[in-house]
Amino acid sequence: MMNEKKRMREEIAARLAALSKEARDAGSRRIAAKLYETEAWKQARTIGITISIDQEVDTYEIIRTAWKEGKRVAVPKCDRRTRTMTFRSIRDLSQLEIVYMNLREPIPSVTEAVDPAELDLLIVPGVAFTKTGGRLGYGGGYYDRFLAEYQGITAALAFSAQLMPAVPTEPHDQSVDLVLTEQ
Ligand SMILES: Nc1nc2c(c(=O)[nH]1)N(C=O)[C@@H](CNc1ccc(C(=O)N[C@@H](CCC(=O)O)C(=O)O)cc1)CN2
Ligand SMILES: Nc1ncnc2c1ncn2[C@@H]1O[C@H](COP(=O)(O)OP(=O)(O)OP(=O)(O)O)[C@@H](O)[C@H]1O
Repeated sequence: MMNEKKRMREEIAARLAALSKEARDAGSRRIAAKLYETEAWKQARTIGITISIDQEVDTYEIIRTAWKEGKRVAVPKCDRRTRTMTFRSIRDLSQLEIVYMNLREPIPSVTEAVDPAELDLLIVPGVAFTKTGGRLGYGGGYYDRFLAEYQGITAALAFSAQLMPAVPTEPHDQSVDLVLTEQ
């Protein structure tokens, strides 16, 4: 199972590496536009979202749009010891710091924790997805743990290159409600 997951992560990484910066930027814009049309986005007062890196769908523009629309934006802070996450609200990007692996996280001393129950919409990152919400993550288990308790709406933003007919799943794997792609 771990090898199956590893192989799929490598395959998707290669597919994403083959996309041009232009294709990624255009794809990200279309995905964001689709997100804004969802009822979940329109209704959400507080959203949980990651700070995108590398080959991920861009979330910076989505975060700026959320702020413009008066939404509260909460981003994850990981605890590597317990492999759990806490969401903390940010008002601007200066409240972020790079902690490890190029990942930006909220600076605890200048941000406040947000109760998971207050997240109306959670944007979930991942490597591969199925159209119906099956999800393969990066292997940290952070979102599988978080989603096991989380009750709100979840959506994933993915390039169509990240869609697979099926993803390897174990009992702890959590799916998402909605997968939005550029297509
Ligand atoms: N942009 C973005 N932010 C995100 C995520 C994401 O997928 N994308 N995450 C999605 O979950 C969380 C961070 N995920 C992480 C996953 C693994 C490790 C990690 O430390 N893994 C190994 C080393 C990695 C390796 O095997 O090479 C370790 O524990 O040392 C850390 C964070 C929260 N923030
Ligand atoms: N709810 C949970 N409770 C305890 N351990 C868990 C839970 N969810 C996942 N794990 C553990 O986390 C590790 C990573 O799981 P997996 O490879 O499925 O992560 P992933 O779905 O790729 O990661 P993520 O959810 O962070 O994106 C595994 O060792 C798994 O057993």
